[in-house]
Amino acid sequence: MSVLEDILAGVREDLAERQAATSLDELKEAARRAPSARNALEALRPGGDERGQVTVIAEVKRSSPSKGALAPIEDPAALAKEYEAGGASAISVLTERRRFGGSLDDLRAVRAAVDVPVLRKDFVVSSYQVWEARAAGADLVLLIVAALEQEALVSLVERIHSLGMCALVEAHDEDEVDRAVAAGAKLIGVNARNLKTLEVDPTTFARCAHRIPDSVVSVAESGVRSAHDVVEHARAGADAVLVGEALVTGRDPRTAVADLVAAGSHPSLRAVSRSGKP
Ligand SMILES: O=P(O)(O)OC[C@@H](O)[C@@H](O)c1c[nH]c2ccccc12
Repeated sequence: MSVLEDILAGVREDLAERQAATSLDELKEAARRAPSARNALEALRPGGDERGQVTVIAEVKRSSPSKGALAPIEDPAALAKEYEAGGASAISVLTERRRFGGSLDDLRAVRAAVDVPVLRKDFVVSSYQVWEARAAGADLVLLIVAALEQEALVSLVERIHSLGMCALVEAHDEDEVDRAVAAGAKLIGVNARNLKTLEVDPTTFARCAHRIPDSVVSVAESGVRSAHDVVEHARAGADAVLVGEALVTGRDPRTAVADLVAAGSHPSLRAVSRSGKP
C-alpha cells in the first residue's frame, strides 16, 4: 500500500465515526450558521490577473508522515495570529488526525482568531467533509487529484464552490494539472512532495507551471524554506507558496513569515507569465 492509500484508509475510518455521530442534516444546519466564506482568490492574488507578488500561505502542522513530530503547537490560534502578523495571506490548517495530529477544532480556533482565509488541509474523499469544513468556518478546501477519480473531483470542486468556498486542487505532475484544470479549479497547487514516496523534488512547480492557465491562481507547495526558494518559485510563475515545516520548526514564526513575504514582494518579480507570453 502506498503512503497515500494508507492515509486514505485511516481517513475513511475516522470519517465513518464522525458520520455516525453527526448527521449530514445537522452538519448542513451548522454550515448555514457559519460566517460566510472569505475571498481566497483575492487574498492570494491581490492584483487580479496582473500578477505582482508572491503571497504566503502559512501552515499549522504538528507532524507529518515523512518527518514525524515537528512541533507540539498547543495553541494553534496563537500561532496563526503570529503568521497573520508576519503577513501571511492565508492560513492552512491540517485537520487530519492520525498522521498530521490535526483536528477540525484546530481549524475552528484558527478561523476565529484571524481575518485572512483559512484552508482545510485534509484528505477529502466525500462531500460530508466539505460540509464539515464549511461548518467549521473554512474558506478553502484542499482536494488531492491523486486521491480522487475525475468524476468525484469534479463534483467536489462544484460543491466547494457552491458553498462560496474555493477549492485548492493539488497536483503532483503535468497530467494531474490537466485534470485539475478540466475539473474547473480556479486555484491549483503543485505539491513538490510525492505523496506516494514522500520525496520532495523542488523542480516540480517549474515543470508543471506551463500547464496552469494564467487565469488560474497557482500555489507552490512543500519544501519551501527560504527567501531563495520563494524567488525561484516566483520566477516560475507561482502566485503563492505554501509553507509548513520551515515555519513550525523555526524559532520565530512571525519573522519567518515576514522574511518570505518580503522576498515575494520584491519589485523585480512583477508580472511573470507562466505561459511564456510577455
Ligand atoms: O512542510 P512543508 O514541506 O513546508 O509542506 C507544506 C505543505 O505543502 C504540505 O504539508 C502538504 C502539501 N500537500 C499536502 C497534502 C496533505 C498533507 C500535507 C500536505
